[in-house]
Amino acid sequence: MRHFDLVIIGSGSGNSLLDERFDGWNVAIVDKGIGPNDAYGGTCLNVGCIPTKMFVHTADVAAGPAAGERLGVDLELRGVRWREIRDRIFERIDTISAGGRHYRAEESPNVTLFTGVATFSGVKRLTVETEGGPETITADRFVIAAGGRPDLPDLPGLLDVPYWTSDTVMRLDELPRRMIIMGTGFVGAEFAHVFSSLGVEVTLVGRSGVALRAEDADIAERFTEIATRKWDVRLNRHATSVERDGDGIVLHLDGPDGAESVPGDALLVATGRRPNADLLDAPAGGIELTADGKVKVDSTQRASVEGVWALGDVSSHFELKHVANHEMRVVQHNLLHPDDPIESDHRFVPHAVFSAPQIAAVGLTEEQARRRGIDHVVSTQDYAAVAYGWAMEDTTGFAKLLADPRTGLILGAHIIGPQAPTVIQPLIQAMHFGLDARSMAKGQYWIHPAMPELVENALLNLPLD
Ligand SMILES: Cc1cc2nc3c(=O)[nH]c(=O)nc-3n(C[C@H](O)[C@H](O)[C@H](O)COP(=O)(O)OP(=O)(O)OC[C@H]3O[C@@H](n4cnc5c(N)ncnc54)[C@H](O)[C@@H]3O)c2cc1C
Ligand SMILES: NC(=O)c1ccc[n+]([C@@H]2O[C@H](COP(=O)([O-])OP(=O)(O)OC[C@H]3O[C@@H](n4cnc5c(N)ncnc54)[C@H](O)[C@@H]3O)[C@@H](O)[C@H]2O)c1
Repeated sequence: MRHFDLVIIGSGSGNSLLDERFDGWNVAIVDKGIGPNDAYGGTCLNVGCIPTKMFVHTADVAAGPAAGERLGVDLELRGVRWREIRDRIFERIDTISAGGRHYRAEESPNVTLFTGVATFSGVKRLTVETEGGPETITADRFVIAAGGRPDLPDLPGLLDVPYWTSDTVMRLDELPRRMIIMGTGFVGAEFAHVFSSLGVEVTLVGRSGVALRAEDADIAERFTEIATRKWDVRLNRHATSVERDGDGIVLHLDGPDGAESVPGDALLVATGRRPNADLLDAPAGGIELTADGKVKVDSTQRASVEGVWALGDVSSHFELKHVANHEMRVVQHNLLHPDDPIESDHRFVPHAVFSAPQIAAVGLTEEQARRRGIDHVVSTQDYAAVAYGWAMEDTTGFAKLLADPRTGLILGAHIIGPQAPTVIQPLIQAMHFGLDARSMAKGQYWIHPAMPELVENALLNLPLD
């Protein structure tokens, strides 16, 4: 049984933890691989943020004719070379992933890479099912960075039909004519944009009355209106079963008008993710879980067993790469400076949905502020009323801000429209550094006529003294 100074489970954000300060440590990284090719490097690189955004950008370009039309520019989408798109994206990603694995396996003298599913077989004791058989290892310290995986709904017939998840759908051999997407969250909204822009007829199925229901209600409602114009959006639906129909499938739904059936050529299941703590059998390692099955950590990312830390999707409320990276840096510090631990900062976690339109948000929604009894004022600003919004002929985008009426500090920011994930960044900065709305609006130049004038005007619209 080999003993290490540190064992890291997971090659996503966990892989980034090791820098030159750990050169003197005897470290093991354990990873089972991810996606259809058991790739190294975790979700974001292989089946998450990075490939999806490469497809999203391609989809944005393919959506050019619709954008051109309202500007008086007639464009035509002559074709989509799906396999070339797919191979361009994955040749790049697979090369990076293989390079990462090679670096850890061959070029990191103090690191031993174990490939296989790891399961706790005791406190600070792990058994890895490697190709050569089970190997049991122990360590003084463990970092659990095992992420999560797509969660499948309990839908009769699902396991008897071909279905796709975010782990597999980007490697389709052919674009289907019709795709049914179950789930109207991040993954559903982004893939609906990708596939519909590339010519697939998309049906989006959701349980509640709006898509992206976790967003501020005004944003979710606007997104739903726009989505309904482009896709066959079926909300307030409960999926009752799915079955094969020739080469395709039929999804049976129950909705406000009773039972209905949706035919499709491919089914993408995008109904959320579950943490991988169960694969690890974390309780066998004495590690406490939360009610939703995540590894329970304190504000310094420490798990319930001394010397065990966790970060990212396996333990975090936020399933976002920038949060996993932040928590990784906190764990890194706390491993190196156990007597001077630091805490994760989860006060102002932003997110973006790279659909069409794009959405970005940080802080409180109006509903949260109301529910929590937090005194607030609200302002909105349409893209259509700022110069760059005119240039784009945008008619649907807007920014919505919430601020504290006494201090002018920003409590929440929500943007739907072109470049939203970029345009929101100064608001994230203001919240982090305690800049009030008036000082922010009036104390600096705003480049004219750039899109951030949307933010300037939204700030000026806040009813503050
Ligand atoms: C389709 C999609 C798009 C996304 N887009 C974005 C985005 O645009 N922006 C954003 O911020 N976030 C995005 N995310 C979320 C982001 O990818 C995750 O938050 C992030 O990758 C989590 O990193 P992690 O290090 O916690 O886990 P992961 O990167 O998932 O790493 C965990 C690793 O542990 C391995 N593992 C798990 N269990 C075991 C075991 N028992 N034994 C051995 N190895 C194991 C896994 O195989 C995996 O390699 C997206 C996610 C998806 C699914
Ligand atoms: N741009 C980004 O940052 C990005 C992109 C993709 C994913 N992610 C991360 O990955 C996580 C997972 O994304 P996701 O879209 O899978 O999850 P999600 O939680 O965002 O959305 C899942 C949706 O599926 C619905 N649902 C659940 N069961 C269902 C059922 N049986 N039938 C119909 N609908 C059902 C849920 O109500 C929810 O609306 C996100 O929460 C996010 O943190 C981030």
